[in-house]
Amino acid sequence: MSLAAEVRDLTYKFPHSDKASLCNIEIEIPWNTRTLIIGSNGAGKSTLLKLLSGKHLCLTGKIRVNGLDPFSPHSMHQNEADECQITTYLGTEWCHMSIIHRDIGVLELLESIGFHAHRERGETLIDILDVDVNWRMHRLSDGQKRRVQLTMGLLKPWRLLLLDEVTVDLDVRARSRLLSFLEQETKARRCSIVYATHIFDGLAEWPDRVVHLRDGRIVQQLSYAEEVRFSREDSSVVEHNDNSVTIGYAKSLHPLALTWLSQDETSKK
Ligand SMILES: Nc1ncnc2c1ncn2[C@@H]1O[C@H](COP(=O)(O)OP(=O)(O)OP(=O)(O)O)[C@@H](O)[C@H]1O
Repeated sequence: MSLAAEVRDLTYKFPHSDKASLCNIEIEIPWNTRTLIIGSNGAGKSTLLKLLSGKHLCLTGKIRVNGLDPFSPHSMHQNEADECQITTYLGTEWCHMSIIHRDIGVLELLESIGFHAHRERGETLIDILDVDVNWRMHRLSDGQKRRVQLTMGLLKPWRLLLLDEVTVDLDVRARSRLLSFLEQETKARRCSIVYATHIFDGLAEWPDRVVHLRDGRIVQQLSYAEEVRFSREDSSVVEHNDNSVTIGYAKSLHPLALTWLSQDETSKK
């Protein structure tokens, strides 16, 4: 199977809505890739990720994930011979679920979703995300809750990971370590990631494809290997006639924040 996901001529309208939220979407997600979706509020990023995850039924066009229709019951269960989940969708709404605000321990939560069966991955994630298994959920900050969500959500290996703005409240250090972990995953085993975000700090080197979504339509897709170059000359973006882009340097506080937070960690030891 050559593609992690494939979308053909997809147009999607929410029930009772007059306007389509996605129009004529064509996209191919090869295996071992990291795709970044860029678009303004309301552009259709979440809708696309949710369709790929099988959360909405789509009656027009074709969607395949790992060769299967994500809405079909076969896609919900992992293949017995394959210990990976087909898709994992992680979005911001998790933090509004009632269980998260209860007086429940993190270890108890992790064990309830099969921590013992994925102990090695779980321990790596706990370490990367700096999670304390003795935390009680109702006493955590939003960022700490997010770390628990990610530990739980990433515990089982997936084939296609759909990240919907889920790293916004992580501090820069946790986000940077998580992005490195995810990059390694896509290099080490047959899986791919589609990530929608408005925060681009620390992401310049991370994706290998970027997709620009505007008003429900894909207006541009760039492959890093062939169509993206970085320039140290100035800070402008130059779009060339052959569809390639040269991106100038960006002034960013990200390296300073990363250095300070790493120093904070060292001073704790
Ligand atoms: N449940 C719904 N019912 C009707 N329309 C919806 C629904 N959810 C989203 N939409 C509409 O679909 C369009 C795309 O929304 P979507 O949430 O996919 O955007 P987005 O790119 O993820 O935006 P943001 O960056 O704000 O998260 C918007 O016009 C939105 O109003």
